[in-house]
Amino acid sequence: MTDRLQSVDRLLERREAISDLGDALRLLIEHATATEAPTEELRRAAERIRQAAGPLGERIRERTEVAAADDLLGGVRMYNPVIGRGSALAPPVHVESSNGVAVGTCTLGLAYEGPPMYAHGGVSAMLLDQMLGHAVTSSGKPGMTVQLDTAYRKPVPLMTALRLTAEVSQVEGRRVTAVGAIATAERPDEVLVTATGLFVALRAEQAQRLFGPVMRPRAS
Ligand SMILES: CCCCC/C=C\C/C=C\C/C=C\C/C=C\CCCC(=O)SCCNC(=O)CCNC(=O)[C@H](O)C(C)(C)COP(=O)(O)OP(=O)(O)OC[C@H]1O[C@@H](n2cnc3c(N)ncnc32)[C@H](O)[C@@H]1OP(=O)(O)O
Repeated sequence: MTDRLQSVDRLLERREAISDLGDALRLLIEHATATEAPTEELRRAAERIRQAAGPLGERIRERTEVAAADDLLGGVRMYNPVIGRGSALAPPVHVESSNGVAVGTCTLGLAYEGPPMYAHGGVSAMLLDQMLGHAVTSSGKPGMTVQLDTAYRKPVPLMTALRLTAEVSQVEGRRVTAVGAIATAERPDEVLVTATGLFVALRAEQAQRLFGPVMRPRAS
């Protein structure tokens, strides 16, 4: 096998391991949130979890370093808090996008609870910001969110398959507007939350100022 193929293999293997760890962490969070186990069990679990965390902390990256398994320009972000398979915070949302339109699916567990039985409003806003971002990026004009307006029409049920949608609605120079919605997979026409987001494409000097360290090629 060529070196390049071997390194692609290693990268894919690492992403798989990251996803596996993410799945384990999500299970842990969901159980830790839902548990009514005896208090002593909670204390034992805390100790075991601290032990498991130790070795992971032995080699860590700085804020200015991109994770080795990521591919920024290819849009692979393993630890993104919405879509990252490696992120314990991410449901994760699975997204497909092209030509300014994005469709996503996810199920929120009890860890995302705001009002009893329903999602926290900030979580809905986070999901929609991400969805709008995918729609905008897939339109060929990626940018950063400068404004996000959300309307909460009906509460978003937990432990229920959700369908997330977004599309670009307007492009004016560097400003791109996108609209999106959350519904359940079962009743996709019944809108629960809607959002409108304004995204601004960065000028070269803004990109350099904000992302300079991660735009430089990795020293190997
Ligand atoms: C380079 C590395 C990254 C590479 C990425 C590559 C691939 C990505 C792949 C996949 C990604 C897929 C999906 C993305 C997923 C999720 C997206 C999540 C998005 C976020 O979660 S992102 C975090 C939150 N986001 C911020 O952290 C932004 C903070 N912000 C700023 O850093 C500045 O705001 C900045 C630099 C953006 C602009 O700089 P600035 O503000 O100086 O504006 P500027 O002068 O450049 O003008 C611009 C025009 O926008 C108008 N404008 C500005 N703000 C406005 C507002 N609020 N309302 C109405 N209009 C506004 C102006 O009025 C002017 O309009 P006009 O041109 O008509 O005069």
